[in-house]
Amino acid sequence: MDKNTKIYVAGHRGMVGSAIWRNLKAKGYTNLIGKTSKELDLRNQAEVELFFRTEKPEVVIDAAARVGGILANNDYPYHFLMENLQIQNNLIDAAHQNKVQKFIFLGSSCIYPKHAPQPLKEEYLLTDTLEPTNEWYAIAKIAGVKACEAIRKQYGKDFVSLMPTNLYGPNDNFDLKTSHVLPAMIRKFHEAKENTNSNVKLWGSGTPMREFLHVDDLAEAVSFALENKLEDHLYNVGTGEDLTIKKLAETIQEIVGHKGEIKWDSSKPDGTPRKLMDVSKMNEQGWKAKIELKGGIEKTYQWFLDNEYREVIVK
Ligand SMILES: NC(=O)c1ccc[n+]([C@@H]2O[C@H](COP(=O)([O-])OP(=O)(O)OC[C@H]3O[C@@H](n4cnc5c(N)ncnc54)[C@H](OP(=O)(O)O)[C@@H]3O)[C@@H](O)[C@H]2O)c1
Ligand SMILES: C[C@@H]1O[C@H](OP(=O)(O)OP(=O)(O)OC[C@H]2O[C@@H](n3cnc4c(=O)[nH]c(N)nc43)[C@H](O)[C@@H]2O)[C@@H](O)[C@H](O)[C@@H]1O
Repeated sequence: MDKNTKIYVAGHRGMVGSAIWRNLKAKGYTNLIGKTSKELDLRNQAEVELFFRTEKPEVVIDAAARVGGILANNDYPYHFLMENLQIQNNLIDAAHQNKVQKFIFLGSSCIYPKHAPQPLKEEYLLTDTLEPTNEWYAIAKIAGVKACEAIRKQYGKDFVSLMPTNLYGPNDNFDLKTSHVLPAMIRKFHEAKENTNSNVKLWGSGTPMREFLHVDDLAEAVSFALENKLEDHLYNVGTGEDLTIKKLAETIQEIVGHKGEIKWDSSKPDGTPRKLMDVSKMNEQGWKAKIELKGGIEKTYQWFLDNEYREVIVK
């Protein structure tokens, strides 16, 4: 792809968007555009349409969304359904109406049925019911996948959907109510260590299993999808390996150096028992995850120690 192609990275300040921005800059792309949510509220269709008519991006990478962990999804169903429908539909339709040549949509592994066979294949989409704690977000994301598939089918445009597994890395959301498990554990173990190794309270039973991909690996997958015409409309993006939440806790506790006890709060939901993705389709295309989990968590903890961390709240 020509390095001065005009690429709009929606959500360029988020954990994923900022990793994509860094990756594209490092690859020599010189014509990137990004807008904060204050500059351009993607829920506002008229504002989005004006932006596309004015800026005329040639490529759109959608890393903008209302995002959060299991509790935020469960507590704010309307925000997670409606805001994500508004954001993605405005972006996808404005891109289509303004002759954008390539659109990369980011969904999530939660679009697959709660009890689908593991590892999850792309073809399992819509074959059974969803996990109740995040079905709202999942339905929005499924609609985005189908919108891109419909544009491919009806107009032959290169609109493609990548389904990342649980992501982590620098610039994540570390708010303890709305964040995902990995950044929450980093902050909880760190603060407890600093507080004479007090006990750490974690959610659920610790028995669910999760797959974790470093956000720089995802950014590489997005660049790969940008520079290659993928033959299908939907690709899982993950490491193909998972671990129990309990094992994750023990790993992070050791990395942080916390010496206290872990208490499990069974009043909090476990969510999907497992959502390991089959990543063979994307691997066959030529992309593979490189960052192994322990090293990735160590780098993320160092980032947490060296930087002001973000807290995303639901307004
Ligand atoms: N984190 C994960 O584990 C994970 C896993 C799978 C898929 N994903 C997907 O990856 C994408 C990004 O996730 P993330 O973890 O990077 O989330 P994040 O850190 O919360 O970033 C979300 C971004 O979206 C922007 N945004 C939200 N609402 C907006 C609005 N109304 N108007 C304009 N911009 C808005 C925010 O902009 P401002 O900063 O300017 O407010 C922010 O930059 C999402 O599509 C998510 O579904 C994430
Ligand atoms: C990728 C994301 O996956 C999300 O599901 P999901 O992995 O369960 O989201 P997480 O919030 O990462 O939770 C993963 C598992 O970690 C447990 N957990 C233990 N302690 C904590 C804690 O302190 N904070 C958090 N957040 N979890 C914790 C949680 O109960 C759950 O079983 C979806 O809700 C999103 O929509 C998105 O798809």
